[in-house]
Amino acid sequence: MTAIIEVDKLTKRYGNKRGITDVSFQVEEGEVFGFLGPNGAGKTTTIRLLMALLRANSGTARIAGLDVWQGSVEIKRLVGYLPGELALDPGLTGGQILEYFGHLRGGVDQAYLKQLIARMDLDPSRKFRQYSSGNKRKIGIIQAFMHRPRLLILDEPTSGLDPLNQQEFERMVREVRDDGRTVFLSSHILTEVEQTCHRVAIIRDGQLVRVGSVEELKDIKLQEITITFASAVPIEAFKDLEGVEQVDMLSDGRTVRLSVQGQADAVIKAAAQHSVLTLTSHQPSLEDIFLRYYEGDGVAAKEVSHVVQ
Ligand SMILES: Nc1ncnc2c1ncn2[C@@H]1O[C@H](COP(=O)(O)OP(=O)(O)OP(=O)(O)O)[C@@H](O)[C@H]1O
Repeated sequence: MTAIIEVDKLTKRYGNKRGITDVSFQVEEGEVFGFLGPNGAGKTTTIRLLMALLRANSGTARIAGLDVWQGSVEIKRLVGYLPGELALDPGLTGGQILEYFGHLRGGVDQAYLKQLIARMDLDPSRKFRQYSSGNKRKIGIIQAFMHRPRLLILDEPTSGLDPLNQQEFERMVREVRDDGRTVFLSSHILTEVEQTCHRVAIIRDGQLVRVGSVEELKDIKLQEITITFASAVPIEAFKDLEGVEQVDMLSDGRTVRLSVQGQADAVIKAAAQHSVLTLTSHQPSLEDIFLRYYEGDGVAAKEVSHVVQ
């Protein structure tokens, strides 16, 4: 395999504020690579450096063997880029904007463009200013995909999309992958990256904390399950179950809150021994996961230090 993106000790400071520090990773041609981190971690900064919209203070970044700064014109020909925020002429319709991008790329396959518009469920006759943020995102996604680029660089592509559009987007990413093309996408949502990516880099406070396969993420994945029973249940019934990290009994004496790593099977089976009124489950935000797993200075806590690469 050959690397299509090679980032080595890339550093960007904004005055004396940190942007990113010593970020290094490689993305192989043909993989879907996730760039995961909470708000303000440095995802957009890294992507803007790759797109030569910002200049690094030190370090290097190459795309398809070309230095991103010196080769930026050539690189733009092989990349489909979705910025974090799209500022486009508010008076143009979606269709006109896509036509404009098509011309910039020297013409695109109109049948494929129509198919993308239909799949994203976009009305191209509306003016950009009338679009909701989700529809603006769709325009951005379509323009990034429509010329079938060798590499897609997508900054939080699904933010603002409803679940149906998100699923369609995931299918589009899989098609790109099946074509042997490469996708680099940023996200702050663990499950989203899990759905689409082969490998993931996690960035926090401007520094990479780990790079690994999606399977390795399972040890930072937690779910919080809250179960309310019809009557009081002993907390001991849940303490030693497989996957249970923490159990708390709420003050009503019949609601149990559990942090569970991996499968919830043992918890569900234990709960089923009693009369259950309600059961809810949610995944904590990446910020919460990081608070739990990484100490304030960014040093990995011992639970995960063995897999930090
Ligand atoms: N133009 C700027 N001037 C000063 N500081 C900036 C600038 N742009 C970004 N930063 C700072 O750099 C850090 C990284 O920001 P960045 O936008 O890259 O993060 P992000 O991971 O993309 O976050 P988000 O998901 O919120 O977009 C933050 O601390 C941010 O405040």
